[in-house]
Amino acid sequence: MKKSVIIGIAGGSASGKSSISRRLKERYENTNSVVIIRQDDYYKDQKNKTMEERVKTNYDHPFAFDNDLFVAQLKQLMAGVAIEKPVYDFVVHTRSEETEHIEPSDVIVIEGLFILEDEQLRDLCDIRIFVDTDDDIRFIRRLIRDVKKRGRTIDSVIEQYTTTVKVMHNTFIEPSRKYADIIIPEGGHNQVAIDLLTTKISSIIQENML
Ligand SMILES: Nc1ncnc2c1ncn2[C@@H]1O[C@H](COP(=O)(O)OP(=O)(O)O)[C@@H](O)[C@H]1O
Ligand SMILES: O=c1ccn([C@@H]2O[C@H](COP(=O)(O)O)[C@@H](O)[C@H]2O)c(=O)[nH]1
Repeated sequence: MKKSVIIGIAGGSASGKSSISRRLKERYENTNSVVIIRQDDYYKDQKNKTMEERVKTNYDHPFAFDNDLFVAQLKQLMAGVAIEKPVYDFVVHTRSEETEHIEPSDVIVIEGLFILEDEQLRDLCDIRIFVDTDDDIRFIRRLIRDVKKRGRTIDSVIEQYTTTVKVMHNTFIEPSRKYADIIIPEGGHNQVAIDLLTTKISSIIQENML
């Protein structure tokens, strides 16, 4: 295998980063050519904190992540070495006991809030994407998702959004949009964007086979 190509997908919470990444991966389901790595899995471990303390953490500040581990593991994959990726559990706000074994692949899609904000991560990306979805749409999507899938109450989602998520988004995430090569409006169901990216990924895989 030649050099892995890294596609970085950034954007605000609930903008549609994970949905786009999933749709890309689906096209290559039965191959080992494309792997997705979520920055969310590199949230710092909080096992030593109580649940009460964990709820108070600002999860929308860059310091909430162990980006050194993220970068180190990406470099390992690029050097052709498999990794044991941490797995984050949103319901209990900490790393789970399990890890996920990831093999090197032609295309590594990395997705997360700070992929373009963090200089080290940004520099590792060959293609930089920002998913641009209006704040009100993101809030509605997050409310539904966090209640259904992340064990939250409506009140807690509103409280977290108004105290940290919104201001951190405006401070760190929105400004990182300027580093993008491509901006995808509306997130997960943008079929044209998904088709264009799929064409690009297929050509990378074919080149690697030559
Ligand atoms: N274009 C879209 N239209 C409607 N719902 C969407 C769209 N894109 C994503 N969603 C939904 O919004 C929620 C957040 O999307 P997700 O991909 O998890 O965002 P992110 O990874 O950026 O936080 C999910 O429940 C997803 O199904
Ligand atoms: O323990 C945690 C960790 C993160 N969050 C929130 O999740 C989002 C990031 O996930 P997206 O899939 O990009 O929305 C972030 O905005 C944090 O506020 C959390 O609530 N608890």
